[in-house]
Amino acid sequence: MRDEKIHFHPSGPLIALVGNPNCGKTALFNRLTGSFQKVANYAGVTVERKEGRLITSLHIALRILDLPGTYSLYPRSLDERVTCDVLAGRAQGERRPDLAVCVVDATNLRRSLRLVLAVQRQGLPCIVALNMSDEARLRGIHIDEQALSVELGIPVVSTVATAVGGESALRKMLDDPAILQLKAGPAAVNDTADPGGQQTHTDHERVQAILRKLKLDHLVPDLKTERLDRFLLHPVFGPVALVVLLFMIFQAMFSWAQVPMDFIKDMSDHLAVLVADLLPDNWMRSLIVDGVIKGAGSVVVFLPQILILFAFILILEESGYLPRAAYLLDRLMGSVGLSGRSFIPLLSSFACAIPGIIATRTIPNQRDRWVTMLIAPLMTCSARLPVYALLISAFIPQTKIWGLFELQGLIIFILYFAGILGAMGVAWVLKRFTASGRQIRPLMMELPPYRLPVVRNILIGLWQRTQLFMSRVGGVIMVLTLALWFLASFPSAPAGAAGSPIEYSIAGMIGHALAVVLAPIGFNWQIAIALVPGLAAREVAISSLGTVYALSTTTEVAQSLGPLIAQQWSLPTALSLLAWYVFAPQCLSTIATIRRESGSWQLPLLVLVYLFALAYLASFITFRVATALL
Ligand SMILES: Nc1nc2c(ncn2[C@@H]2O[C@H](COP(=O)(O)OP(=O)(O)OP(=O)(O)O)[C@@H](O)[C@H]2O)c(=O)[nH]1
Ligand SMILES: [Mg+2]
Repeated sequence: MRDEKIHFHPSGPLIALVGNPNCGKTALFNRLTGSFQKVANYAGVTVERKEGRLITSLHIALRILDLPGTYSLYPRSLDERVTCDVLAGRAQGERRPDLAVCVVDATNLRRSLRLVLAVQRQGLPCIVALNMSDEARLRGIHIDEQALSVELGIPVVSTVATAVGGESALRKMLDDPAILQLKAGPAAVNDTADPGGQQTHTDHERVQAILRKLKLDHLVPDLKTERLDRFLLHPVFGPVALVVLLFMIFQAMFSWAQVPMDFIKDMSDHLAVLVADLLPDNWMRSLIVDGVIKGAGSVVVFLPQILILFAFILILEESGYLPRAAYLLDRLMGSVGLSGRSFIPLLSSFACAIPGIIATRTIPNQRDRWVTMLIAPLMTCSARLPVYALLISAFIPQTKIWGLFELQGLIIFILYFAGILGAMGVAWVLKRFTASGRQIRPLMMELPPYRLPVVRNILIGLWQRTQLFMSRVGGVIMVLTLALWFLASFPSAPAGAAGSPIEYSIAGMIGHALAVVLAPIGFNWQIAIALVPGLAAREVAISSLGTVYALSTTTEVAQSLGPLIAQQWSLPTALSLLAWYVFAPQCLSTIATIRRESGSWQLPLLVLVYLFALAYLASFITFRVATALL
């Protein structure tokens, strides 16, 4: 997945949204600027600064900056440093903000106000947006805005970033040009050199005094969340619930997706027949039918499964369950030398390793961050799904076990599990090699309240996924598939040649050469051809197989890829290819991202080498064992 571009508007007053993690800065940013940045119910979603524009009623263009959340101005991780640098005017290519909007979680004033005091000491003009005021009201927390404003000496407004118009009070305040003339308090000298010292103590005292004045110094428990956690974080029921939940997701991916998948397949088959009838029988027809329609169709068919997986991931993200899963798995992760901090980056990697690798910026410990980057590509990203689904539906019968579980869903669960197990194994080996890996680092992670997912956010998330997927199909997948079609079609077979023409083409020759190396793991030359473009993006292997088989079969009848490979491959070959896909580094963008995030070539090269070695080994064992047993 590509990272969203930063829109850059060079002129206009600069306003920064600052606050603790998960207080609703991005939700507020999206409302103010009409953007669609990622919002989710856990700390550490935003890891980079993002810019948007707000036009006031007087037609002044304000530049709004969304920043990563931070607990203090003493940064401990890379994402927190981004925020601290922006506030201090040290960020590269960015001037100091003209105004800081301190976004405050109204249900947790005690912690939020400490950051407000620290921002004020930076010598920046500030205002406070009391966000989540709806939740505060529901929990019986009544905050007197006026009194808080007097205590802090800066303007205070209430907002509800999740409600339409919930940002209007803040918008109105920003509409007033006078807000940009606000005077800042005096900047403290050398404030950032005082982690945990005298200043922190003074701030704590001051926050206590303010809360006492506002009659908010008693803790208001979140009963609903506590009740749910008693079950979901229970030492026995908790892990059981987690496994059941994950298992159900994979079951749903297979049973719900069938109808829309059949529909897409029918449509693309019809289109292929229609276009084939319309065009004269020449290379152009082959390019359009075999290259474009069959190539793209064979990948698009997996969109429903990808969307079902994402719907579940988005719901889990919005509900606040994810950090709980991290908590449940913390002990397990500790046993392989990782902290629960690595959980969310690794979990994001199930969508795509790239945002997962970027999310490692929230991990303060450098060693843990590198290990997480090393193993992130082993998490089964959504691009593997088409490959898994194709092979599984071709080779695994659609039966139920004990009349309950779909066998196909069970196999995909096992494949995901194999990736996780591989990652844990690698982390465990790395723990042996590094002394700091053997230290126990306690998990300090906030558990947010449970929230009902906002349907609109889920729909936007799914729409963005669809766009991304289709642009991949139309972009990199199409280009590589067409390139493969050319390589697989030329030079054409000599007159009177036996065998299919593709065997005489450049791709055929490359495939035959590679097949020598790949024969011990059960791959034939057709698979060898498809793996090469599949190195750039995994799904391309599917469209490439589609093209290769469309060009190598002599039958006129359009046959879909699944039944075709079921006829031509043995079951051990299919299983070996599945094992290959669990481990092999089949994505150039991931390698490029590891290079960028680690700042060196060492880590990406290590990833390439160890993943290839692991994939070859896994496929070899799978193929040999399956051949012996089946
Ligand atoms: N009820 C309620 N929920 C809110 C409000 N504002 C945000 N949320 C929810 O709070 C969660 C966090 O929102 P984000 O906008 O991602 O928070 P953030 O401050 O950007 O978080 P980081 O990027 O991790 O620092 C999401 O689940 C939002 O839907 C609000 O005013 N009321
Ligand atoms: Mg955010």
